[in-house]
Amino acid sequence: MSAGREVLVHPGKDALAQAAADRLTMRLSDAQAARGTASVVLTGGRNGNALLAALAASPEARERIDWSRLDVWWGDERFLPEGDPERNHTQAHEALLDAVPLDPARVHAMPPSDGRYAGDAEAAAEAYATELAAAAGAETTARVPAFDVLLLGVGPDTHVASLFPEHPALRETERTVVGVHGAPKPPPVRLTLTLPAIRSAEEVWLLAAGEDKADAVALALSGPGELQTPAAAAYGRSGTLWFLDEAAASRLPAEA
Ligand SMILES: O=C(O)[C@H](O)[C@@H](O)[C@H](O)[C@H](O)COP(=O)(O)O
Repeated sequence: MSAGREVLVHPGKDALAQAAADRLTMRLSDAQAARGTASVVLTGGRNGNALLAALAASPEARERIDWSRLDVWWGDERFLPEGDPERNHTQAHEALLDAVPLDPARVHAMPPSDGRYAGDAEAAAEAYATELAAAAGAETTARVPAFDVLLLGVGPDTHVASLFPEHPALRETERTVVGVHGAPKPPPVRLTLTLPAIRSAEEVWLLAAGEDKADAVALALSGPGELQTPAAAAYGRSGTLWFLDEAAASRLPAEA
């Protein structure tokens, strides 16, 4: 189930981040030229942050993207206090968001674990689902806005966002955002978009670099069961792009 799947292999993780940043610059500026606005869903993790840092360092990205008309969402969040250095939100701000002239009203952070939803991941997830539905607009039955590009780092166990193999969040068919408990990657409590929300994106881009991802990538691209292999269950409406480095691509099946 992968409409328009492309697998793009780059020499190393820096080249991967640069190529993804260049393509994202084009994709977002084209969307803005066509519609006036664009939207991107960010991921946590090293490769997602490296992509953001590459965008921050790119004169072309700085110039071509109209940052004030870009909607920024998150695919998942580590349920930690506001400003915690391990929050995906904090890391994205450090890598890029503080350096570009975004409209704060268009930057949609997932709630932190303190403040309004103190310790209640379910309430926080519901609040984010409500924010997504509001952005989708009253004139549509869609429960999330039209994401142009949704980014996902791929974990060594094939997790994407905070959807871990065999976890109940993977079976969710109704809600667009859920709380996750007992995640194998710290911290144990997280918030995540569900598969229906991820699959509503126009394009899903998966990022994986390093030898420790080679088995996960090979498995995900060889048609496995989706409950065991979340990365294989993440695809976009019109395109699914895998950005790999040579090490992560080293065990790919010949036909991938
Ligand atoms: O909050 C997180 O940790 C993530 O969103 C997670 O899904 C991440 O993207 C992958 O674990 C890949 O992370 P790396 O790129 O660091 O390997």
